[in-house]
Amino acid sequence: MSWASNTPLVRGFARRKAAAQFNLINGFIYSQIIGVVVETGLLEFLSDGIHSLEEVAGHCGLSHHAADRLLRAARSLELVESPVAGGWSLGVAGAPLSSNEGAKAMARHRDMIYRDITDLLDLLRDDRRSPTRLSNFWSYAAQDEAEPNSASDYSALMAATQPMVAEQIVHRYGFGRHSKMLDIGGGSGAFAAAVAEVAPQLDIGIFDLPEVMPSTAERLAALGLEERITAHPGSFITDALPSGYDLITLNRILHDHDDPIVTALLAKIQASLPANGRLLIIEPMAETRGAEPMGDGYFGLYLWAMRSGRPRSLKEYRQMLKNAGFSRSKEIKTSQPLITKAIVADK
Ligand SMILES: C[S@@+](CC[C@H](N)C(=O)[O-])C[C@H]1O[C@@H](n2cnc3c(N)ncnc32)[C@H](O)[C@@H]1O
Repeated sequence: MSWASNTPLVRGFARRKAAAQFNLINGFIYSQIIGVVVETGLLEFLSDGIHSLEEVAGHCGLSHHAADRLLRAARSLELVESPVAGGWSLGVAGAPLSSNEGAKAMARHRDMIYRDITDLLDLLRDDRRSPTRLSNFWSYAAQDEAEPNSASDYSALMAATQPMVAEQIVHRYGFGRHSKMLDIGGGSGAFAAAVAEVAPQLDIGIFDLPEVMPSTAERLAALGLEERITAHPGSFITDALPSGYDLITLNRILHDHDDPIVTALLAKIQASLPANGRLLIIEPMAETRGAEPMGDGYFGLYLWAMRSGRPRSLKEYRQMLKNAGFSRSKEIKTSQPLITKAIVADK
């Protein structure tokens, strides 16, 4: 270390490396700061201009002393700034976050994984045997909860975060080349609605669990799409898939499930597609260059805590598609592979 800090050419590099490492070590505190800033609605509060410490304290329900501590912490992450003495406004990192509903939903949701991994070693030693907050939240995951969570909670989280995934793919794949698309595990229809907008001729169906259907009906009605999009209740594990769809999409579905379920689902889809049919897989994947921690770090531990599924690499999926009988597959490049990658496979 002393050699590096005394050599001008490598000094800057060594400093950046050290700072990145300390940021990782302390990251759990930073995510809590972001979480509180989001939970208190501070970003929205500051979005109309400069506010005093008293106003921020009143908005957040904190003492002046505590609000001052929170603001200084948030300033260190550039979430807020103090352009004039005693006045606070949005910072360069806070401004885009204030209008990013998907990122804010993830910041709120962090609380659940945060609690589940408080003792990560214990969670690993448990080997996915005991119920967790996440396996209760995702009621289809482990299916051994005494009182599983209502599907409408996870459907709301999915609807809030789906737009940032959909925008990665709706203009990158030619949905208009198909006549009927079935979105398996389509939830309340956020992805189906985004595709409906870019491919007005496409007939669209959503296949999801019966308990999700009230959320689906509500959202489709709110968007005026209840005539355009057909909802099919069912389980892809136990039921047959609706036929006649020449494009099937799996958006953030496969990583939630263990290999036997994924292998069976891919084979079922392959059998149900017509001769010119295609499958489009859309999800964040492991071993994505530049986003490795998001794959095996974030999703690896998230899905471990959820007690179902694992992140897979593009290469693994292509091999699984081949094993399921798909004739060929290729990657569709997205602009933010960290958010999602995509693979299309021909029957
Ligand atoms: C992680 S969410 C993704 C939702 C949506 N595709 C998105 O990306 O916003 C997984 C979805 O798969 C559905 N799902 C889970 N198990 C299923 C099953 N056995 N049959 C049908 N759908 C299922 C869930 O109800 C949920 O809507």
